Amino acid sequence: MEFPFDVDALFPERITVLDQHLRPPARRPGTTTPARVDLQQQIMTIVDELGKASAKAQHLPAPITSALRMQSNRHVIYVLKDTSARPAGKGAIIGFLKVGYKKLFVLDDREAHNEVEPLCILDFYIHESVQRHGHGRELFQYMLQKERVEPHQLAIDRPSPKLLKFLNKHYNLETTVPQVNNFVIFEGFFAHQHRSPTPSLRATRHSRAAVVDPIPAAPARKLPPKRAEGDIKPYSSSDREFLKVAVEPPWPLNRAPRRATPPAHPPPRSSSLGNSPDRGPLRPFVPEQELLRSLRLCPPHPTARLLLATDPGGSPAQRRRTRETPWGLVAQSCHYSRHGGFNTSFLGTGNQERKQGEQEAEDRSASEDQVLLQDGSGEEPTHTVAPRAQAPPAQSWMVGGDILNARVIRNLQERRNTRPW
Ligand SMILES: CC(=O)SCCNC(=O)CCNC(=O)[C@H](O)C(C)(C)COP(=O)(O)OP(=O)(O)OC[C@H]1O[C@@H](n2cnc3c(N)ncnc32)[C@H](O)[C@@H]1OP(=O)(O)O
Repeated sequence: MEFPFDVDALFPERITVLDQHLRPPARRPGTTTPARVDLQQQIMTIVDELGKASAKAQHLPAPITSALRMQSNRHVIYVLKDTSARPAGKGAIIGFLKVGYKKLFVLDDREAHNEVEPLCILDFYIHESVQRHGHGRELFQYMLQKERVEPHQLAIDRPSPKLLKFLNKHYNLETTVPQVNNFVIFEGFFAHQHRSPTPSLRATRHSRAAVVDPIPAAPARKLPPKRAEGDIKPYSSSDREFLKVAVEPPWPLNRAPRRATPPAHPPPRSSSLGNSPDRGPLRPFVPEQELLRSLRLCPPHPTARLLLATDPGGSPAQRRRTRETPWGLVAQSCHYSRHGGFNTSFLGTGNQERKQGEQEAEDRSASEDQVLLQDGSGEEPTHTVAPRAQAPPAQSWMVGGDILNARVIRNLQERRNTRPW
């Protein structure tokens, strides 16, 4: 993996260990030293690119390793560089291994829960062009020595099939102890703990684990030092956890919101606590405003009439409301026509009048449909059937349509429980 800057000079050793500070290692004597901030920027670029390549190799939707995530976690990265070839005189990176201590609840072979804090393998990648050349083993072996752990003491964060084969081949790790989280541990993970009699930091940790279950205790964390409690993430949280929810809700809930401007405050994200990536609020089945807009623009659909015909009285709530508010009924009966004026004869009447009004609206709508069909504009309509004496002029079809549409909307709202009262 090549970069536009001198990787060979940046990392003097074959394997470089980087912690959350991403500090550039001391350079060889005699090498020109660019500004420290530039060197750190180069390291961040390398970490980001390695994280992307690893995610791609593992078919992950997003990288689990990045400079930003490194800076916000107490993980350690082992970076392996290529010392043989020096493409364009700048060196190359072969791969990396990321590890970190994590508090976990793990099950032992008796299915008892154990609180442990083992060293975890979090991410591991060797460039495709040089896989199966022994580089992975070289890096892994170096890490084991540096961290002073045995392979069976490790917990592996959702290992890939390649990594499982790798561990089996090089470290004879085969039989796993079944877990309910994403971490894999192997036989021997707990057995080792009985051999820890000295009152060291390790022994102290073991005794804490033994409170939960007296028999096993996990490999203890030696480095880095203990964090403040508030800094500790929830038990058994995997670094890959946040990737799980990067799926869309099913149709039609996945309809993208039509937003003219981005929200002022996007929802906060967290790094690896298993919460969702950015996802807009779930949309209702059909956006209310969209429905209203489209209904206002159209004459009533035959289905709407059918709906009305099958539901003449509306819901009990609506019937009650209609009785209590005769003006609403009057308004419906008079169709709020700009042309027809206000017909007080409907005041205080009941369902019968309302039905009559609806019938009139339907008749009018039908006749006006004909008018519209004929002249196509509806501006100055010419009636082909004789209008009734009380019928309003043709332009009121839209108003009649609104009333019918309003009833359709009301029915929809009642069925969906979204009626605002
Ligand atoms: C917690 C995690 O990080 S899970 C993610 C692990 N990373 C990946 O899966 C990314 C893609 N894979 C890789 O980057 C590498 O293959 C690694 C890191 C798994 C191993 O690094 P390598 O340099 O290839 O390993 P190395 O050469 O030391 O050992 C080779 C052994 O690894 C295993 N292995 C490596 N590549 C493969 C492969 N494509 N298919 C099957 N086994 C493989 C085999 O056991 C292989 O031995 P073999 O060739 O005799 O069959």
